[in-house]
Amino acid sequence: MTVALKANQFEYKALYKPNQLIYGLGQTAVITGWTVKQAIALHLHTSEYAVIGQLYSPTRGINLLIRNLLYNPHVRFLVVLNATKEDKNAGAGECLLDFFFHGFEEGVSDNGLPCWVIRSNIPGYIDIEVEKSALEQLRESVKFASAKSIADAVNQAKSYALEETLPAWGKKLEFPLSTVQPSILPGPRYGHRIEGKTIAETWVKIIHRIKTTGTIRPTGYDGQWQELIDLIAVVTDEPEDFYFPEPNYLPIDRNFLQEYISQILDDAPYQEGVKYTYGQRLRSWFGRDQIEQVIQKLIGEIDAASAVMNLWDVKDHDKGGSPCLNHIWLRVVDNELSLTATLRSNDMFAAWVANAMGLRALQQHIRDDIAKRSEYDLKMGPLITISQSAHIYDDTWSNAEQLIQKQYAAICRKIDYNDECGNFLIEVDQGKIVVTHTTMGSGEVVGSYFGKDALTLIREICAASPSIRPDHAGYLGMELNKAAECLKIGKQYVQDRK
Ligand SMILES: O=c1ccn([C@H]2C[C@H](O)[C@@H](COP(=O)(O)O)O2)c(=O)[nH]1
Repeated sequence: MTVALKANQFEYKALYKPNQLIYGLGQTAVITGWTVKQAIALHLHTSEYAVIGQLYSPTRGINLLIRNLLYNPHVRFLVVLNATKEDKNAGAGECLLDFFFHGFEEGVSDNGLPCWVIRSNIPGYIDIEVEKSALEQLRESVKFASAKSIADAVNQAKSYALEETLPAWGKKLEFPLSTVQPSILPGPRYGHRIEGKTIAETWVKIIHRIKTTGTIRPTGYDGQWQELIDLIAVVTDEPEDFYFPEPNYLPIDRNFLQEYISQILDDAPYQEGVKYTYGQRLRSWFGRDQIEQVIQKLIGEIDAASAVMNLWDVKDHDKGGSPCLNHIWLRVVDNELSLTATLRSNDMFAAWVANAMGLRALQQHIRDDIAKRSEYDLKMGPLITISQSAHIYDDTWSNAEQLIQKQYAAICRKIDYNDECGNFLIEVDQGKIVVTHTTMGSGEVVGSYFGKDALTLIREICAASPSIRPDHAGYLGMELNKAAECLKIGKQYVQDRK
């Protein structure tokens, strides 16, 4: 049966994210969540939709979507597609529907700023600058439906298109949007190492480093991000049941984590419109179960440096939406199993914590399986992530600032003074400063330095042990200076004594 198409000629103009949308001429906005928007456009005529776009995050996406809808009052229908595990985990579609079902109230956002909070179990915010009456009017004027599959969404959009053409519900509305330009400290651009005991601690340090020294660049998505290139994060002691601070300042909670771990560990069948899941790439995409392969590889050859899992498919260049996590490598050293993951592109504010915890669960799974199936009872070594583009999107800059203000100083106060580079014992002997370099644990002597000039000595020490911690180098500089002064005036020098 052919259906006569109505000659609707509405033009949708996006104020935000204009290059991320597919435009039509109708009156229905289709929100596809994590399903690729092209998968819907393929089945619709342009007169059957006003716009098709993806919505990933309730806290970041809904605000801009609603602002765009207020600017396009000819949109009278909304179809929200909630088809995938990722949609369920992110909750953006559910939260958007709750805005239309249950409305919103005045409250505060994650970073304590006044805003409209959507009445939903999923946190979702709209800027306070957007007028309440405009939001109420939008809720009253737009008919909405939720869909569970691509076919469902397509049918719903088609059925809305058959309804009578409606006039725009009002005038185009636009409200001011405030943005903060961060000030940036100088620092290296390429290659950064950050270490922490837990994922939470490491995350705060990462956010601080990018936020203070990252370069501001345009993103591929109509906005800006602050970026460092090649950031290595080393997490040494994440506990098996994961550390969640209380109150929890991480962008995920335990419930989300359970669902997310399955995205990494479990296979998933191919679904139209879904780009990939990591579990699928690891378990079946290349016709091999790569997790199983590395377990067997290490059981057979515990010293192997080839326990590699690959997630990048050369065909990924042909279409967009390639996986961010590309390479995973496992290594056993001194009976401990480390996992190193390389991510070509990493949203360090919103995604890294989930990525890191998911990878830690994978590392634990591999350790446990090796223990079950062989005589190797390995310890959990560090989790290492290499984030090639390590970035923070502009729409989370203020959350990042808040996090730094609330957590960074507290984390810095908790540092211990054990520097993996070892200890330096300073004495004055026979008219010279003598520095003895020992290892951290057993105190074995590994080097010594002599001289009279503090600056020359600290430079020598830093040149010989370039990964010495900056606070340690600063401390040694002060002590060496004290020793040099004592030498000059003939006073006894004792390290650490005033
Ligand atoms: O596991 C993931 C999946 C996605 N992203 C982020 C990285 C980018 O900000 C964005 C993906 O954009 P493309 O690089 O694919 O365009 O999502 C992650 O950080 N981790």
